[in-house]
Order: sequence, then structure tokens, then C-alpha cells
Amino acid sequence: MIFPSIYLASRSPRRRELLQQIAVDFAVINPDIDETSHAGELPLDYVRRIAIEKAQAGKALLLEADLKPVLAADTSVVLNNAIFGKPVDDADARRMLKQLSGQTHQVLTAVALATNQQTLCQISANSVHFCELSDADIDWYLQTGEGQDKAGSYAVQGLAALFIESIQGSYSGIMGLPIRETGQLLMQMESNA
Ligand SMILES: Cc1cn([C@H]2C[C@H](O)[C@@H](COP(=O)(O)OP(=O)(O)OP(=O)(O)O)O2)c(=O)[nH]c1=O
Repeated sequence: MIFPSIYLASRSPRRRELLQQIAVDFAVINPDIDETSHAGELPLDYVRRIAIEKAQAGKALLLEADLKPVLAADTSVVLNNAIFGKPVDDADARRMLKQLSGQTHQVLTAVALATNQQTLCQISANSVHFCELSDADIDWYLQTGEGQDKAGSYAVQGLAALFIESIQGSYSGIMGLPIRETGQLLMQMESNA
């Protein structure tokens, strides 16, 4: 598959890595948006809205004559309808990991692609089951620092794999950029052009 050249509106090294995996030619841009959730907003609506806002804010940074689409994504961990974003500090990460212990949670990633004409969006909804975590497990994981800039305070692609009993869905979606849905958006954009 040959994909069009795009911009990736993201500071996430994981998203760059996953896009490289499918040989997409891209340049990185860094728009800033407010990622606060609205009162009563459902997790799925939240990730969709934020991914679309990131992609459109990225597009707004470019000249109108620049026709390359802008790709962006947003990932949230969801437990009993509560959204777990990136932890603000170790205490916040500990709180999240304690709640994830022994439970199945969802990882929702929305991926959005914006052009001057339209914004397309797809959702990757996945489940992850964690084993029971002891306080010592959590202490050990926190001192690795790996969970710091990750939704839910862990990374499936790192040491936290030791805690994961099973996943259902898309590994790349859990990591932050669902490859299949991203490929579909890029193909759809090509056929709409
Ligand atoms: C659940 C999980 C999340 N993550 C990461 C992916 C995202 O970088 C981050 C979720 O935060 P996001 O707010 O989706 O993204 P971000 O702020 O890191 O980057 P961007 O500039 O694109 O907005 O968590 C993993 O790396 N592994 C995982 O297993």
C-alpha cells in the first residue's frame, strides 16, 4: 500500500514509531489544545472530540495551500466509565495502577485525519486485563518512570507487559495509534481526493 505524505500532529514518540511501521512519509507538527473533558462527556465522545481537535488545530497551523492531511490521535484508559489520562505525578499514577489491579479496563484510541475540506475519525476500542498488583509491584513500576507520560500510567509496549494477562483488540490501538484504522483513514482520504 502506498500512502499519501501527511503531517502527524503529535508529540508522542509511540505514534511516530507506529506510523513508521507502515512506511508512511510524514512530518511532525505540534499544535496545542485544551484536553479538559466536559462535564458528563462519555469517554468515547471525549477521545473522538480530542483527536478531531488535535487534527484540526494542526491543520490550522499550516498554510491553506498546503494540501497534506493532518493525522492526530487521542488515547484514554477507561475503568467503570472513569477516564484515566496521563498521570500528573507519582501519587496519581499509583492511584490509577491500584484501581487497574486485577481488573479489566478499556483503552480507547480515536484517530482523526483532517484536510481543508473534511475531518475523518475512527475509534479503536480495546480491553486489557491486569493481574493483581501488590504494593511492591506498583512501587517497582513507578521507579522505572515508564508510566509517566502514558494514559492510565502504564505502557503495554514496556515493562507493564509483565502485569498484563490478556488483551482484546488492537495492540497498536492500545499503544496509541491503531494501525488498521489509520491505514483505512489514509486510503479513504485518497479515494475521496
Ligand atoms: C495505554 C498506553 C498509552 N500510551 C501512550 C500513548 C500516548 O502517547 C499517551 C496518551 O496520551 P495522549 O494525550 O493520547 O497523547 P500524547 O499527549 O502523549 O501525545 P499527542 O501529542 O499525540 O497528544 O499514552 C502508551 O504509550 N502505551 C500504552 O499502553
